Amino acid sequence: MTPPRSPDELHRIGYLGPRGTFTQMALEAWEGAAGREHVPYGSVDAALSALRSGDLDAAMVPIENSVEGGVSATLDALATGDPLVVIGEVLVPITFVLCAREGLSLSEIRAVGTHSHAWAQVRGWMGENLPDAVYVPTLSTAASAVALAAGPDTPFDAGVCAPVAAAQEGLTVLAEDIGDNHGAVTRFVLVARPGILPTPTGADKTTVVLFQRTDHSGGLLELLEQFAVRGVNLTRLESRPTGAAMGSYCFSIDVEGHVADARVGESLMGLRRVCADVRFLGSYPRADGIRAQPHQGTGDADFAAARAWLDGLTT
Ligand SMILES: O=C(O)C(=O)C[C@]1(C(=O)O)C=C[C@@H](O)C=C1
Repeated sequence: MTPPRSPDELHRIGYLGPRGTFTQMALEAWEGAAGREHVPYGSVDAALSALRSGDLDAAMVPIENSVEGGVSATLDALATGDPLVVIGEVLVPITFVLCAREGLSLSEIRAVGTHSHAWAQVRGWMGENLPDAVYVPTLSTAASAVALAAGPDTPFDAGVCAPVAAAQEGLTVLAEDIGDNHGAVTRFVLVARPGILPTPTGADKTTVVLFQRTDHSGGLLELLEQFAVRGVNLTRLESRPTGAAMGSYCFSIDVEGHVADARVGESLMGLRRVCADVRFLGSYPRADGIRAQPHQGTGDADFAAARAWLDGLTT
């Protein structure tokens, strides 16, 4: 199976569905969304498995929320299994409503269904307004709205979802804008099989997962200094259990810059020498368009000049 070599060849794109999820909004907001087939999947794992098996050309999945942090299902699925790469990112502002079938009032709500990341973002509101409500996890926010609309046999009588999901399912909105943090944003990534490397724009990010050789004092510092000495700024760092044994962790990291930028490429070479494994998860344009500001001595020209100087010493 030949993987697509350019974004133009991405025909079938999966997303965490059903329709009305924030992930669907992210896919629709992606600049290349038009004219392609958008296919909903019930979970992040299902979408990424379909991508790995060749049923999809790409998948949009959530990776990080400004309130609740990393989306473990995505981080773990990208850190293991057949390699995948991020080829784009999208930021979506998050606004939640509480919705229910017609005829129910707020005081009658006993159980609330939603995605775990959404629950974490409305916990304060729930504590104040529905302190006795039981939380029931669903695979996405929109899944709670779809279930409520499908009939009365749901283990919850209200859902937390995007306003558009409540409207699409014809549900009554009991409360609007219930997020505890009104500036909440979720970051989504468009993932593909290796073969596509977006061209550097000057405002890029690179994602890697680092696996240490041994657990020892200063181990994380050794990894981070590969970036630090070359002037590469980190934008996200998370440790995730590898699952191999208690206390065995890998590090999921985003940095500013593109693998084609000398300071980033040389950092990855340094890490390749000192790590047991470096999983490259792609270089891609950043959604906020913020350009990297390499400080003195860390631009491409500085690395090229240093290389030429070294070559001159040995010829
Ligand atoms: O359930 C959805 O609507 C999703 O797109 C998933 C998700 C997430 O994983 O964080 C996305 C945005 C919100 O922060 C809550 C849930």
